[in-house]
Amino acid sequence: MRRGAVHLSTEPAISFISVDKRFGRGRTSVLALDGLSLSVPKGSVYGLLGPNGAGKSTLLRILAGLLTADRGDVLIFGAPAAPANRRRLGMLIEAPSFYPFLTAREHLQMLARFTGTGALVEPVLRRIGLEKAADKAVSGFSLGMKQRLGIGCALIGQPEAIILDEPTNGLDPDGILEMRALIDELAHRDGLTVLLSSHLLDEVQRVCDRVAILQHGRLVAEGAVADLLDREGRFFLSVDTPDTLIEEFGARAEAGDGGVYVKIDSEQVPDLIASLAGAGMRIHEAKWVKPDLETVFLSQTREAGR
Ligand SMILES: Nc1ncnc2c1ncn2[C@@H]1O[C@H](COP(=O)(O)OP(=O)(O)OP(=O)(O)O)[C@@H](O)[C@H]1O
Repeated sequence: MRRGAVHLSTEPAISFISVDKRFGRGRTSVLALDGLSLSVPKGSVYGLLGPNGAGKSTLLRILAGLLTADRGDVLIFGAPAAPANRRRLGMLIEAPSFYPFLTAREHLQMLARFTGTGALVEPVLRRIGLEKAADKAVSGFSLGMKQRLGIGCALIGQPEAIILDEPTNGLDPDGILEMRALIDELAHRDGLTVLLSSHLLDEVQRVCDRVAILQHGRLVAEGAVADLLDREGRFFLSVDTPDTLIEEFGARAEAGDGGVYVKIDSEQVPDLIASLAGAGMRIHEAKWVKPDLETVFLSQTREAGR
């Protein structure tokens, strides 16, 4: 999966505009969302990140119509969120509950009767990788299989976007891999928009095209995963005289791994190399080092918390 290769639409599938949500009243009340605005581009896999209590579930529950915002707007494919256009969304917001003695196929057939989409049962079983287990009772399913069946139930309604709250929570490594592949295919092969929340930063880095980092109900960082990583990137130099670099860059330089890490914009790299070489500095190694999403997350949430 090459995240950078994905071409994203700039048209939003889902937009939140200045959304506020407070729980309770008076001094003990909690402002769960504080003027939150963000847009999820069509066809993207968009990740909501944030520490516990940041407001991720509240945002998804408002989108699903399970909670009402105090203020602000939620748009679904450009129209105000309402039952009619919420049907364009498939949701897996709380752990799905199934009838233990019914099979995967029977669950999908039951839902297809309501939505008039019986022809979709077999393709959906294939899409979620449950065709072989289709006639087994759900009581014998692993958590990963149940999660995939939950997504299958959402797909039976032919949604254009899928909303997933912590889709890999509690899954074993195989289950995580399967879920990652399914999410990637839904977005990048079938053209659905996927909005998900997760605690697993490594997972989000692998599966999402864009992310929003929330803290205390506010947006602290947002952007394409590749851009966010680039913004926090550092330039590593191994030179004969590291002290000269540390002196020149002060707080922006840090010794480590037998060289010096310098915090500069990636566009400044060619000029820096030219000026160091021009000053006669002997450079043994020079490379742009991207952080992982966890480093970006910690630096952004710490900065916002100050
Ligand atoms: N029904 C509720 N009643 C009162 N407070 C609530 C309710 N739901 C959420 N909150 C509070 O709102 C804030 C945001 O909670 P929310 O569940 O949206 O965060 P989250 O980012 O999803 O966290 P987590 O990752 O722990 O699920 C928290 O302080 C939480 O305690």
